[in-house]
Amino acid sequence: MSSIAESYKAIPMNLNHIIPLDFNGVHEIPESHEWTISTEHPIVDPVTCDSLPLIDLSDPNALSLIRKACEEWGAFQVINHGIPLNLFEEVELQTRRLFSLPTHQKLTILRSPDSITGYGMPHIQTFFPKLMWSEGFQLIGYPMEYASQLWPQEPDQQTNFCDVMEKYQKEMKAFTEKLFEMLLGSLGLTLEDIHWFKPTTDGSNNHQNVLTLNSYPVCPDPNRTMGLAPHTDTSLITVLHQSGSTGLQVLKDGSGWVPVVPVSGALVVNLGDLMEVLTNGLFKSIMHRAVANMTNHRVSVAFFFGPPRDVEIAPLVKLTDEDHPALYCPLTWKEFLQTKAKHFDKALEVLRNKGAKDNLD
Ligand SMILES: O=C(O)CCC(=O)C(=O)O
Ligand SMILES: [Fe+2]
Repeated sequence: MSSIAESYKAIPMNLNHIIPLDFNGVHEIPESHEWTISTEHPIVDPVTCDSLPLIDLSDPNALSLIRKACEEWGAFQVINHGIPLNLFEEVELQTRRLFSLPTHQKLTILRSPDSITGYGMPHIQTFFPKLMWSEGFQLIGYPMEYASQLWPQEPDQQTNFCDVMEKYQKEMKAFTEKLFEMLLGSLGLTLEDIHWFKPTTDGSNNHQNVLTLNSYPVCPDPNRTMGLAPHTDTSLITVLHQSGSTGLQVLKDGSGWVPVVPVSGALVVNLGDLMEVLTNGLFKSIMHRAVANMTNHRVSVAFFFGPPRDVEIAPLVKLTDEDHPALYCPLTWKEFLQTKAKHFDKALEVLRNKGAKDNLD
């Protein structure tokens, strides 16, 4: 078992926070799913106000555009990423196939309370009193154990599902490695500065990845529900394919929630907490959320790229000096998940204030 999967053993969830609502034929919002949405930050119009930067990776200025986006937003969209567009169609089709199965079928692959993979509500549900208007499926590697439960009578569908998910993870792995190199390059660094990084040309799996398929069923009143509550990702980098419907919103300092308007074929890149640690706070991990809508069943596919097991992430030496001391103590992804389980959105703050990892409690 990979260490990222093991981490969840230490943080078991309550079943009430795992089993999603049977959304079929729900015409009224149940009280359990009725949110009072905070008005602390307004939703801004991405046409007239700020919109998330869209970066063409073939642009000669790509590196400086990336640096600016990472410092100012902690996220951006990319085009010309080199991933065949038909793969997005395939992964979306397979995602919709999974979520359109009858509820009792999906429940056969329900995530167990101490597991990271399987079907259920988002892991962050445990931090919120009201339930979210979404369901998800997380996987690592070739998901045959799940596919054979979902489509017991359809061996071809089992293989199609697994092959597409495997191919997608492979493409994403190569892409996130390239992106990671570009993010470092934008700071004048190279992969040589990352002692743990080994490219996966030999097929070895030295860094850890998780794939999440998200589903936001059509909602009778999206203004009173929350698809995926505000959070930052714990990863180094998250790459998101969102289907044609809007729903993702990112929080921009001083502005508010900025809807990320889908651009056909573009991928959304958002930086996670460990990237903020690695860059000693130069790059921000971005707060984001997702909302459902009244007409379309929205799906999204998120690939989380993180460090290898047992590797401690610490601010890069070349980014620290007397005037810029290391702000965070070194810790592994697994240790960070435990801190996040205790402190959720204050986890980075706790890391900044404590100095040494022995003091994380
Ligand atoms: O569905 C989306 O747009 C966001 C998904 C997300 O933030 C996540 O899976 O962590
Ligand atoms: Fe996220």
